[in-house]
Amino acid sequence: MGAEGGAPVKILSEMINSIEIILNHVHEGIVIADRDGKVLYVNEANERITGLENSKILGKYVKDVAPESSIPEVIKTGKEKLGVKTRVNDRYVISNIVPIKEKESGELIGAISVFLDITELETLNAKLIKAQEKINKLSLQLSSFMGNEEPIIGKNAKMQKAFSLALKAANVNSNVLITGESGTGKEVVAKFIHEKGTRKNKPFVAVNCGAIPENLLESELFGYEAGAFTGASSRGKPGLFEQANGGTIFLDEIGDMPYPLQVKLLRVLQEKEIMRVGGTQKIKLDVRVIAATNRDIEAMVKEKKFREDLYYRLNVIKIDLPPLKERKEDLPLYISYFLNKLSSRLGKEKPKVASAAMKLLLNYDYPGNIRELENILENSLIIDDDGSITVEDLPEYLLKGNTYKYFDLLKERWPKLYEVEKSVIEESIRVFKNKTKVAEILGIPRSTLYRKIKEYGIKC
Ligand SMILES: Nc1ncnc2c1ncn2[C@@H]1O[C@H](COP(=O)(O)OP(=O)(O)OP(=O)(O)O)[C@@H](O)[C@H]1O
Repeated sequence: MGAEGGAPVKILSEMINSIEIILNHVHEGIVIADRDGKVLYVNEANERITGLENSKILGKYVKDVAPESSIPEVIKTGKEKLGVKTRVNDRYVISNIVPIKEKESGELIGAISVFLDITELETLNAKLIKAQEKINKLSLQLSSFMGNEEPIIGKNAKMQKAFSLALKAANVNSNVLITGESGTGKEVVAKFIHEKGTRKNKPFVAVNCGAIPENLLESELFGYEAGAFTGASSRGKPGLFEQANGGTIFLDEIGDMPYPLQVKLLRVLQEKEIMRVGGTQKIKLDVRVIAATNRDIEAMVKEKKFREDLYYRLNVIKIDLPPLKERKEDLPLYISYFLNKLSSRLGKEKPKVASAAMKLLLNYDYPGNIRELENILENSLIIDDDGSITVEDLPEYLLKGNTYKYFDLLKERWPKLYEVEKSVIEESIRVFKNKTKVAEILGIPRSTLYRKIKEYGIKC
């Protein structure tokens, strides 16, 4: 027979009475509600965990005192809910809520919730997540500092050809000569070849032949024996070739290598062994050579400034990198790539680029190539403080000589002459602020500028 009227509550109360002494001594919080969802019992741990006074809860509807509790749902569905995470006051608890049924009839007479305080655990977990996020960010910053991220190739056909040649070069040991203007990515390509080949776990040693004084270059490259020259270490020193053994040596600015040293380099390339300065023993080496230059090396050969035989030795695989102005279609890709890389390095959010600023960036010719683009973006990221790169965040020289193109692109229709003039003046005032400077930049006397400001009703 089923329980009727007040009977269910009575049965439930009797059940509770018989075990209350136990319930009050358990560490977990316990709440028992009748089938109407009214709190019939709460143990002492409940008060400690939730901070809610037991006397203020008893007899109240669960939905009123703990709106997030799942007790009403369990009473409604008759189905248990296990491992439910809820927030009560400022504490986090995890509860198991089970319907209570009358033994004989199986009729639902209430529900019991047993819960555990997991606030400390949650706090620790949140700290852990934050720490993990920080680690991820730092490791990203670190990897961009180490420069070991993949280079971008882009859609430009010449760049695609250069990288596919680099990939082929990675699988063989032939010498490589990379040509291209300064900042076009010659070292990036050299590293790419090294990283994609079997030598990737061995050293990659980069030498800027133009930056080392002529009299030191030989001993830097090939090392020296004890007492080889005044000032030499008494223990001798291995050179960069020896340091690169098993790996790759990148000889940047090879065009700057002094003519007499070119003969020695040629011998090293042919014989695959070096002799330290002041030494008598030959040292066998296994070094892959990649050379690069931003000079017209063929012209240098013709002018006898670079040895022809060395040129042919180095020029087994030739990779030519086009200047950035010849691959403008890839500029948006580069801009996005560097903003990503630089903002993570600087610990900032990746900014948006305002359309006027983007037009300026896309219109510029970048004589310093990718290095210059990277510098411009890094600079603008440092200046920017509102998450959006605007014309003001870009260097002034980008604006000079670019105004007409910029205006042209800005307008969808062909503008009237006075509109161009008005807009150029407005834009210049906005950017340079100072009228003397604006007059100077626009190449007009100050009096003319003032007259035009008045004529066009420009507010400044
Ligand atoms: N394809 C690319 N992907 C990503 N970054 C690039 C790429 N090309 C160039 N860069 C970046 O541009 C900058 C200049 O590149 P790199 O030093 O390789 O140029 P370079 O041609 O060797 O210059 P230099 O002749 O002055 O030595 C570097 O910061 C590099 O990370």
